[in-house]
Amino acid sequence: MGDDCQAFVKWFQNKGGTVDLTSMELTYFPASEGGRGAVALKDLEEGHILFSIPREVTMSTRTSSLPSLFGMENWHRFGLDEGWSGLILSMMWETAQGPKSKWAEYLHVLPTSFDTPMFWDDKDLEELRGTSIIQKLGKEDAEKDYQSKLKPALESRPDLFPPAGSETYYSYKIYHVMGSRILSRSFNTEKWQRREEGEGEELQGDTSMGSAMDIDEHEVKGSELHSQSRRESESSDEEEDGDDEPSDPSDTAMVPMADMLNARYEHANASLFYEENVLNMVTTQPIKAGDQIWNTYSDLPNSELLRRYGHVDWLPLENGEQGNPGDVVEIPATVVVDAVKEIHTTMAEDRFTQRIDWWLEEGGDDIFDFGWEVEYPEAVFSLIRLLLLSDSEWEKAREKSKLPKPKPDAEVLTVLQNALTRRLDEYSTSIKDDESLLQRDDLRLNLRNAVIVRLGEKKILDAILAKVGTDIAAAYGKRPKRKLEPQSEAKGGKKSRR
Ligand SMILES: C[S@@+](CC[C@H](N)C(=O)[O-])C[C@H]1O[C@@H](n2cnc3c(N)ncnc32)[C@H](O)[C@@H]1O
Repeated sequence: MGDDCQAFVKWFQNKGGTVDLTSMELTYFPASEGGRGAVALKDLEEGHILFSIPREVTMSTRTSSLPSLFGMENWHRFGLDEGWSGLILSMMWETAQGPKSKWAEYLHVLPTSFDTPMFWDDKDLEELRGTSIIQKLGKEDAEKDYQSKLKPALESRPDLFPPAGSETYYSYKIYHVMGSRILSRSFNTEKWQRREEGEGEELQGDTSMGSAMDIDEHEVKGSELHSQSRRESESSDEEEDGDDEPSDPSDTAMVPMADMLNARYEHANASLFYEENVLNMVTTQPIKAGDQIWNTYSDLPNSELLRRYGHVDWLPLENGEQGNPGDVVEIPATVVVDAVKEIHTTMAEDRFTQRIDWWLEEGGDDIFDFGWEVEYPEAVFSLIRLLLLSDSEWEKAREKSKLPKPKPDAEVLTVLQNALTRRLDEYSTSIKDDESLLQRDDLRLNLRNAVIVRLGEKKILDAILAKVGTDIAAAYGKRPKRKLEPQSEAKGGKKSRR
């Protein structure tokens, strides 16, 4: 354990945290395994409590004294109770307090630089062309937030935020550092309330929690906390991710020690659970001495891992290749509409607007995810069929408030094929280009990560396109009289796999 880590562990214990140092320690793994993380020092059973964090040691707008010093009325007036700006300002202010801050030693071990695309230059960002990362970066929202909320709040209280420290503690650059710390390390503690009798399923702890608590002979009151990647508190993130309900921003908390654990796809062997006043990191399966203790970031696709955490998973896949088994390619509904327009050039524009509006009103998806399992998301077929309905069929569907059944006939599949091809065309390199780039020993980290993200997506698209090709041939085979039928394929058409 390095000196920094030692000081941090000591601080953690002084603040009332407990850590089983006979079972685990903080150490340094190779960068590909997450860098700093936690290692098991002996064989551990499932259900072992590795460390416990008192609620007051977590850092949030609930536990920092800044909001009350600033005054709750003003806190609301400056919009600091929305999104992450309040927590960012609290973290800035706590840092400016130096050793006087309750979290000084914790803040000291937090990263100050990140490999996330938010910090990439335009040349590196160009390498992400085709992926959905660029639209999700939220650079403009961040700038707006800083200018419209943080700056006026800072200027309103020179007693709390002395202008002499503005560059060191309160600059736009520091705003990004704090935002990125939250993005990659915070937990959503929204369910971190005492569980009342009769509360719904939602708050049930999972079976591993039960066993953890049984072992410690505590009354089971625990529930698994959302992992870092399940945070839902940042307004811009919510909008991007389409998360259903905005949660209370003060639920977003930095959780010292818990945020020292790395993650890898389906490797989680420990999880954070809560009791009334403490959060416990509990092993969820046996861990061998010397193995890394992994938390979960929800097994995200590489595009999201890179955007939020600055790394990618590069693991053996079931099909013998390498990548992230959780990868997905997003096909926006707009690409599907463009595909229909290209094939049916005579269709009037307003037909699309009306039908898409209705589709969304009825709760239809605006993005369709395709993954390595190479399955069609059925809703995409409903949407395509809706766009292809004749005017009278459309009127009937609307009257009955009934979306078309997701039936993939040849015409529907042909539209999907066009949409997937359009999506594939958005990348500026081919699969072959990317594969040969990855052979290079001198590939910079950002470029390597960008190549891995786009390669995974393109391979999924390629696999889906192969399936669509087969299914179109089979569909034409079944219905030889359709207008779009190529005779040769119709004769030799294979049976649909669906
Ligand atoms: C919650 S922190 C984990 C602790 C972190 N390694 C540290 O030193 O503080 C999340 C960050 O750890 C790194 N990380 C976690 N899992 C990783 C992995 N499988 N590969 C590479 N980096 C990883 C990423 O930089 C990520 O943003």
